Amino acid sequence: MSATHSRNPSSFSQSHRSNSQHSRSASTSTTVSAFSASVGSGIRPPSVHASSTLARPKSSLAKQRATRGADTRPATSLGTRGGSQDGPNKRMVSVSKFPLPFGARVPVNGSACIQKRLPRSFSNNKALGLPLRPLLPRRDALSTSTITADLADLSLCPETPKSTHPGSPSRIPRPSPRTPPAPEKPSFTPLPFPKISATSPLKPKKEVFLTKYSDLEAWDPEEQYGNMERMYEDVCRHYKEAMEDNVEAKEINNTYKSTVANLELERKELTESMIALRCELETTKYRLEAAERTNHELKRDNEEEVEDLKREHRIDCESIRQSHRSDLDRLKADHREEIRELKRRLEDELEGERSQRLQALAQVSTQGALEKQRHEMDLQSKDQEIRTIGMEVERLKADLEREKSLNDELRQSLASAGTNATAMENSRQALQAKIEYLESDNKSQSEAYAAMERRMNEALEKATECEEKLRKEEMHRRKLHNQVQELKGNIRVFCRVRPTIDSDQTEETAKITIPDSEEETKDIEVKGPDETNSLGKITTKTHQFSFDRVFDPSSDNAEIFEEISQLIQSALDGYNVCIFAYGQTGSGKTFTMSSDDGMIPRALRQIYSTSKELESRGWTYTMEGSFVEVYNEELRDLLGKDGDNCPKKHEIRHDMTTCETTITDVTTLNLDSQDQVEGILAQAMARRSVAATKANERSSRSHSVFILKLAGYNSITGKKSKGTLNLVDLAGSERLSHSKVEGARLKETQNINKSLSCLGDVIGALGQQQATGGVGGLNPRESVNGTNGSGGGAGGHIPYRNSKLTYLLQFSLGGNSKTLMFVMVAPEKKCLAETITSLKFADKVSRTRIGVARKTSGR
Ligand SMILES: Nc1ncnc2c1ncn2[C@@H]1O[C@H](COP(=O)(O)OP(=O)(O)OP(=O)(O)O)[C@@H](O)[C@H]1O
Repeated sequence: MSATHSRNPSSFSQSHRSNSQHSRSASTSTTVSAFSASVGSGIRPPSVHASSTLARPKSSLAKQRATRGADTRPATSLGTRGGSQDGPNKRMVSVSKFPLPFGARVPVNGSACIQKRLPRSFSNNKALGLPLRPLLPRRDALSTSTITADLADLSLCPETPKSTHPGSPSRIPRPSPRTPPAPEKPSFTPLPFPKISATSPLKPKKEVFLTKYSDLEAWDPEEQYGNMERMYEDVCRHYKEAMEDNVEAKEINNTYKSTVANLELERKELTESMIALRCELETTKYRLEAAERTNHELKRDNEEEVEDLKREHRIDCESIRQSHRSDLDRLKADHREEIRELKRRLEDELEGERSQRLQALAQVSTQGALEKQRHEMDLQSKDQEIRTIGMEVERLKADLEREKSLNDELRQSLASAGTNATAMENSRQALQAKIEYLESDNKSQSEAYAAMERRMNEALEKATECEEKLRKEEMHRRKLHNQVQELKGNIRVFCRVRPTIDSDQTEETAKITIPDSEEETKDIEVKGPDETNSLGKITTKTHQFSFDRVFDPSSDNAEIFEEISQLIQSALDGYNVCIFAYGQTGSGKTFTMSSDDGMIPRALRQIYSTSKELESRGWTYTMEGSFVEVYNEELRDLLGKDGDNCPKKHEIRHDMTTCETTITDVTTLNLDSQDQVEGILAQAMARRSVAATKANERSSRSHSVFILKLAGYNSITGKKSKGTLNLVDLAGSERLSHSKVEGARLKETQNINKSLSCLGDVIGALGQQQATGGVGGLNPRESVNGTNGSGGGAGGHIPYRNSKLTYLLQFSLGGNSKTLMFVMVAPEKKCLAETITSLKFADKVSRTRIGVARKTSGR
C-alpha cells in the first residue's frame, strides 16, 4: 500500500480528498468491516474491482437473507456466528426432516436454486483467482429443471415451508478455525423402492369420485405410486450428484481457508500501513493546514500587494493619461497654429503671386497698349509728316514762285545795281578824291573815329539797359501769371465728361447737359434718377454744378492740357502744384492723367521745352522724378527695381523749414531727357496695383502720385527756384454696394474710400480755416506746428495725417500751393448716383477758397 501510495500520490491525494469530503474514515472502516464481516478479520480486502465482483450477490438467496434479517445470516469465516442455533446445522436438521433419504439442506422447491448457485460460486472463485472448474455439467442443469418441475407438481406436500430453510446450497459453510474437521463422506445406498407387482393387471381407469354425491374425483393410488417411484429415482440421482459436489466444495473450502489466512495477513499489514498512513495523513493534514494558512497569508499579502500595485498602476495610468492628454492638447494647439500659420503664409504667397501675375499681365497689356499707341502715334506723326511735307512742298512751291519773282526783282535790281554801280563808280571816284582830300587832313579823320566809338558805346549801354528791362519784364510776367492764377483761385476744379466707351451703344446714358457756349464752358447739369414722392408722383431732380471749366466728351487731352499748362509753368516758377483726378472707377482718370498723351507726359514735355527756352535767360533746371502709389495705406515705389521680392517700407518725411517732402528709400530719377518719359510711365503703369472690378476691367486700386521736383538756378541773376509738381491719379471712388467686391478687394475699396474721404476732410478744413479768418493761406507748416505735424495749432486742425495720401501731399495742398482737381464723369446711367456724388464733392472743393499761394523757400 505504501508502495502504491508513493507510486501514485495523485490517486492517493484524490482518494484522500474524496474521503475528506465524505467522512473518509467512516467509509474506510465500513469497507473494511464489511469485508471482515463477510470473509473474516485479518483477510486482505479485495481490490475495488474485486470487491465489486465479490459484492454481495443479488441472488434469490441474498434476497431471502435480507428478508430474514441479521439473525438468519450464515456463519462468517471467523465463526462469530458459527455457534448460533440458527446456523447451518439447524438448517441441516430441517432438511433432514424432509422425508427424502438425503440430509442436504436442499429445500424441496429450491433445488433449482442449488443448481443455479453453483455457477455463481464458480464466478466467485474466478474473481478470487482460484482454479476454475465447472461444478456441474450442462445436463445437470437440464435434469435439475426437470426435478424442479416435478417437485412443483408434487401435491403430497404442498405446504412444504420454503422460507424456513435459509441455508444456501451454494453457500458452503466455512469452517471456523475452531470448527472440528468435516466428517467423512457418508456412504449412502438408496433402498429399492417397493414395486407393485408387474403381474397385477392394470385395471382400466374408471372415474371414481370422493363421495357418492361429490363431483371431486378421488385419487388413483397406483398412479400416485408410480409418480412417487419416479421421484424417488430422481432424488437418488440428485443425491449422488450432491455428494460429489460436496466433496468438491470441501476442496474449495480448503482453498478458501488458505486464501482467507493469506488475506488475514494482508489485512494486518494493511491495517498497520493504514495506521502509518493515517499518521502520515494527519501530519500531511497538519502541514497542509499550515501550508494553507501560509498560502492564505501569502494570498492576502499578494492581494494587498496586487491592490497596491493596481492602485499605483491606476495612478500611473491616470498621470500618464493626463500628461498624454495635455501633450495631445498642446500638440493639437500647435498643429492648429501651424495650420493657421501655413494657411496664412500660403494665402500671402497666393496673394503675392496673384498680384505679381496681375502686375505682369498689366505690364504686358500696358506694354502692348503702349506699343499700339506708339505705333498709332508713329502713324499719326507720319501722317503729320506727310501732311507737313505736303505743306512744305506747297510752301516750297510758293517759295519757288516767290523766289522767281524775287529773281525777277533781283534782275531788275541788278540792272538798277549796274546803274548804281556806275553811279557808285562815280561816287568812288568822288570819294577817292575826297580821301585824297582827307588824307591831306589827318586831324579831322581822328576826330571822326572817336565820334564813331562813342556812338558804339552808347549803343551797348542801350542794349544792356534793354536786357535788364527784359528781365524785369519776365519777372513782371511771372508775377502777373501768378496773380492770374491766384485770381482763378488756388483750388480750381475742372470737370471732364468722358465719352461712352460702350462699342455696342447698348448702355443707357444719363442725362448730362453741358450748355453750348462761345466762351469757356463752366456749367453742367445732371438729371438725377427718378424718385417717387409721398404722393406717388415720379419726380426727377436736376443737379446743376459750376466749375472752373467743364470739358464735354469731345474734348481731348491736348485741349485739357492747354488749360493746365499755366500751372505747370507755376511749378517751374517755384510753386508747389498739385493736379489730381478724382472720380468714380472707370470715369477716365488714368486716361486723363497717365495715358500716353495724358497730363503727366504732356507736363514733362512742356517742362523740358520751357526749361530749354529759359536757358537763354540764364535759367538751368534740374528735374527729379519719383513715382509712388498709396495702396492700402502703404507707400509703394513704382520705379523700384523689379527684382525686389521684399518691398521696402517707405516713410514720409516733412522738412518743416523748407516745406519739402521726402520719401525714404524711394527711387528718384534725374529727368534730363524727354525720351525717358515714356519708359517711366510704362514701368509705373506696369507696377501699379490694378484689378478687375464690376465697374472697370482694369481698375486702379491705388492712388498714384508722380512727384516732379524742379530746382532752377539763374546764372545771370543768381536766383533760385524750387517747385514741386504732383500729378495724382486717384483710385476710383465707388460704393461697396455697387462694386460688389469682397475679400482683398473689399479691403482695398474701404481704404480707397477712407483716403478719399480724408482728402475731402483736408480740403474742407483748409476752406474752413480760410472762412473763419484763420491763418488763411496758409502754410501747412503753420497749421501743423505745435501738434507734431498732426495739423491744428493756431490755424486750426488740418487732418493731413489721417491718410497717407493727404500726409504725402501736405505741402502741395493748401495755401502754399496751387491745386487743380479734375472731376471725372462717366456718362452711363448706371453710374448716375456715383456721378452725382462725385460732382457734389467737386462742387464742395470748388467752393473752397484757400488763401494765396507762396513760393517755397530757396528762391
Ligand atoms: N476721354 C476719353 N475718351 C475715350 N476713352 C476714354 C476717355 N476717358 C476714359 N476712357 C476709357 O475709359 C476706360 C476707363 O478709363 P480709366 O481707366 O482712365 O478710368 P479710371 O477712372 O482711371 O478708372 P479707375 O479709377 O478704376 O482706375 C478706359 O478704357 C479708357 O480708355
